[in-house]
Amino acid sequence: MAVFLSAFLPDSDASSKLQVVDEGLEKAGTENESSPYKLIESADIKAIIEPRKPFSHKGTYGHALIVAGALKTMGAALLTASGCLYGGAGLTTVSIPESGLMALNTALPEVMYLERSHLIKIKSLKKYNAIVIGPGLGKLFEAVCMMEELVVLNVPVVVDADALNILSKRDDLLLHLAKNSIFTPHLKEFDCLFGEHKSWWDRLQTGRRMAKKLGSVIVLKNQYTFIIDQQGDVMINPTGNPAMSQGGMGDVLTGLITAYVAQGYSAKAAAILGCYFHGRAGDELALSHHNITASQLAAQIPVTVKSFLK
Ligand SMILES: NC(=O)C1=CN([C@@H]2O[C@H](COP(=O)(O)OP(=O)(O)OC[C@H]3O[C@@H](n4cnc5c(N)ncnc54)[C@H](O)[C@@H]3O)[C@@H](O)[C@H]2O)[C@@H](O)CC1
Ligand SMILES: Nc1ncnc2c1ncn2[C@@H]1O[C@H](COP(=O)(O)OP(=O)(O)O)[C@@H](O)[C@H]1O
Repeated sequence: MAVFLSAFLPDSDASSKLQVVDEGLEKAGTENESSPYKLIESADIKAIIEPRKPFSHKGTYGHALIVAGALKTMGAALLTASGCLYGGAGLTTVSIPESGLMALNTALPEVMYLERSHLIKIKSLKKYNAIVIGPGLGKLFEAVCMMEELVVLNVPVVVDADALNILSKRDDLLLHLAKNSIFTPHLKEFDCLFGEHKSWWDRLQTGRRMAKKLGSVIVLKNQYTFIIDQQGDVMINPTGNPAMSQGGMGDVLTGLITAYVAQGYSAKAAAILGCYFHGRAGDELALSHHNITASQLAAQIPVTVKSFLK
């Protein structure tokens, strides 16, 4: 029986009711022509994820840099770091305001620290395999300068939260960000970045157009998260549930996606794996928890991936 796009949207309109969704990323559509809308299945994840390798070491799994946090939203940086850590990055470094250093060393002793002033030493940033900017960063002058530095660095980055809001006012930065970056907006951040939308159908059409134009992946978060690739195809994530609707959950997702980029997955594969395991960890916890905190979810990720691979 055909599945239609409207089943994955909180609103519905004539267009989404008619749009068929392919089940699985590789299958042809119902009328021999594949649909741009595809529902991710567990077999797709099995085809993408790689096991931890024999004789591997921390250098095998990449070094991630997280540029996040401000005085009152340091937790967002720590949650992003925990998503990255539990997602299996070999090394994780955070660049937070110095006032967060004690909290970092107490909560996540595995994670290293980079002074904010070092972010302007562009050459030293080349050693990182993945860079993320935004969670809890604020929109003040310093945050804008850091975004500018990363555009000059010209490497793909993961962009979330306040960094998205900064880009919404700076087309010059948005259009010059390296291709194969990953944007992770929720509905409000998406509309702030690309303009107000009356329906989810319209929002998806803008997402497809902008992902192609920017040559990057857009992760539009919702109950069913849409991963829009550089060709404008839309992958629908089936995992996740309302027990996950608590602050900081998106920060953990951002860290998890960054961990997969650090491990060498493409932007599209990292986004798919990140969304799938983030939601699946939430689904496993929801079997015994009415609601789930972001920290709890982060710690569940390696358990979920292990049981999935069995
Ligand atoms: N512990 C921490 O330090 C935390 C810091 N955070 C950071 O704080 C900054 C600001 O976060 P705010 O929560 O104030 O602002 P946001 O821009 O994240 O959210 C603004 C509003 O949008 C609404 N919204 C979000 N997703 C929606 C959806 N799918 N459908 C409809 N409405 C939706 C929310 O209810 C919220 O009122 C961000 O940088 C964020 O990363 C948050 O991540 C929460 C935790
Ligand atoms: N009802 C839900 N069903 C599935 N996933 C959800 C649900 N509520 C929240 N999530 C997930 O939690 C995350 C919330 O992200 P976001 O709004 O950016 O949170 P925050 O800014 O607080 O970190 C997204 O990945 C979203 O898909």
